[in-house]
Amino acid sequence: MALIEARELVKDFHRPRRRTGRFAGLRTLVSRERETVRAVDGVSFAIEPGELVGYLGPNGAGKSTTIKMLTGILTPTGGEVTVAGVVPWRRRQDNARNIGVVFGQRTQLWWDLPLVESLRLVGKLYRMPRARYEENLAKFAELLDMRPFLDTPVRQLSLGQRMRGDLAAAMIYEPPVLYLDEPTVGLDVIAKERIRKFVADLSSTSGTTVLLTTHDMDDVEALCERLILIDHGKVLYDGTPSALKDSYAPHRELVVQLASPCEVVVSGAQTVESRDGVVRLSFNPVETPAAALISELFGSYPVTDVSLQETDLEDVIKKIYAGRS
Ligand SMILES: Nc1ncnc2c1ncn2[C@@H]1O[C@H](COP(=O)(O)OP(=O)(O)OP(=O)(O)O)[C@@H](O)[C@H]1O
Repeated sequence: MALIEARELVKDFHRPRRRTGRFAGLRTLVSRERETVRAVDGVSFAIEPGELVGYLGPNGAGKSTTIKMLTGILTPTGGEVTVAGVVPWRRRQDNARNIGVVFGQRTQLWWDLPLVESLRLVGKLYRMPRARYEENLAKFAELLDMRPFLDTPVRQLSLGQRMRGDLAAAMIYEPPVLYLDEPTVGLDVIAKERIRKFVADLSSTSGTTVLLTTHDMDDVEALCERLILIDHGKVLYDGTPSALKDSYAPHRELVVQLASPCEVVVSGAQTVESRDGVVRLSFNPVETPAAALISELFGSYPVTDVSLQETDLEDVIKKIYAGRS
């Protein structure tokens, strides 16, 4: 059995029907009419131990709702979920031992306590043996460079410091599964890099299974070997980033620098742009191998340089969302 399994998962929310026109806000507030929003609509996936999976989708796609069902905070309307063999909302305490959770938008630490006290409370809550707790605290303090602010109250930490504290709190009791919901939102470039490195190390050294939701494609490029894309509560894609690029954007671009401007015509490639001796060619590498194209160019034109453009994952994903909205 996979470590995390969702089968035909559904979640409906009921909320007051929104009114329009004069006093719309007030009329919505007092209205007894309800409408149903299907936030998650038949989602299925199976995640094996040690996988690092990006769970992506536009705003309102149903990502956080799925994560909340995996953590046991929400009960599904339909379908099934097991995490390490446990049905999360039926056995919330057992499930909590198996998972670490970090929500980028809010902290799970005690606001008024020094960070180290918050971590100690987490250790106690999970009944960690003292020696093991001390060992892990020392390891995380080192890896996340937390020593300078371990004694600072959480409310005085910067966002980047707090996120590191949150990650330590989520992992100090060594759960096999980590859910990360927008872990780098609002952080500067250095802080983002530090979080990504920590997550990558955790995955490679401890074999932690990670499910990551993010709108930051650099997080995805740096970390995810598998992507699950959802929109309107349904899975659109489940596979590797490179297979996603190949199926949704099969064409690659070659940028050719010429010694003097001229028209370039080669078989198996179309000119996208030609300006000041720089020509951008589009081609399908399955039909026309890049090596054949480059050798024909060098044989026929005064080429001084060529470079192959990587397909941008963000562009591919934008295209997929745009095609559905
Ligand atoms: N408690 C709730 N009550 C009513 N509707 C809700 C509730 N929580 C979420 N929704 C609705 O469910 C849908 C999915 O929301 P969800 O927060 O899961 O999306 P998301 O993919 O995490 O979005 P984002 O990227 O903006 O965080 C949205 O239409 C949202 O308005």
